[in-house]
Amino acid sequence: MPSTKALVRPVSPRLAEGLVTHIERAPVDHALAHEQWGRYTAALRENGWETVEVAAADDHPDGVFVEDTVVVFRNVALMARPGAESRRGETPAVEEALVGLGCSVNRIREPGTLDGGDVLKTGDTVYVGRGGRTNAEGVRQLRAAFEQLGARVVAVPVSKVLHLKSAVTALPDGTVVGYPPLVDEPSLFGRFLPVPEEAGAHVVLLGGGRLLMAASAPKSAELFSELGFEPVVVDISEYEKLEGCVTCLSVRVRDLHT
Ligand SMILES: NC(=O)NCCC[C@H](N)C(=O)O
Repeated sequence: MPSTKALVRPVSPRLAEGLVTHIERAPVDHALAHEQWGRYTAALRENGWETVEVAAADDHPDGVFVEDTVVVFRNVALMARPGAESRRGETPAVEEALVGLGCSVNRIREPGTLDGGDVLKTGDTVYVGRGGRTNAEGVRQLRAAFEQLGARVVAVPVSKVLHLKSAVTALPDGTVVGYPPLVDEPSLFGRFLPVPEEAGAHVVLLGGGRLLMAASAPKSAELFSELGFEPVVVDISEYEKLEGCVTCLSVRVRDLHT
């Protein structure tokens, strides 16, 4: 049976110190952040995912953004080498959790850098963003790791936002969705659907037509409903203050067969 496990990582007491790059720092309400994480993980479970908690990383303010630490393709976990040095210590516990789930491990090595948030998979296509956190050597290493597994790796420039997946994600039918002012080169994606809000570009595929989305994108949710999808909405305001989005709070492991 295909696995439907989702790695998540508890919120660090130092969350408010998380990195901000493209936006102004705003005060984070820790209690609310905690509550929102609880609702986010509950939404995953209510939609058929078994959440697996990675050991807490209290000294890593950004540890909750677990997506950035790894890219899983088929049964291979390619451990990231985060572009921000302060985040590099987040990876070992994630690796341990993925080995526990039966993944084989590969790694991005120095001088490569790569954040999981820069990698968008849809079918066998793997888009990788070359931007502030992922360098050309990281792209090259990802290509070498995944092309041999049958992936078609497409590199795209990212200059306006933190990560590729801050700019675009993909619907279940493979259509790439993005908020045009933040997308460098929409023509690189086969089918591109513009959405009216920044957070409308962020969807997590829950299964069937269900899309996990942030409450800050009501018009995009309506657009997706009109197209026959089913938005499942969670408020992640405290994570958005740290440039996080719905994708970054979990790693969905879909392709493992157990
Ligand atoms: N994949 C993601 O969108 N990750 C968000 C990471 C936010 C964190 N404050 C960072 O700057 O690394």
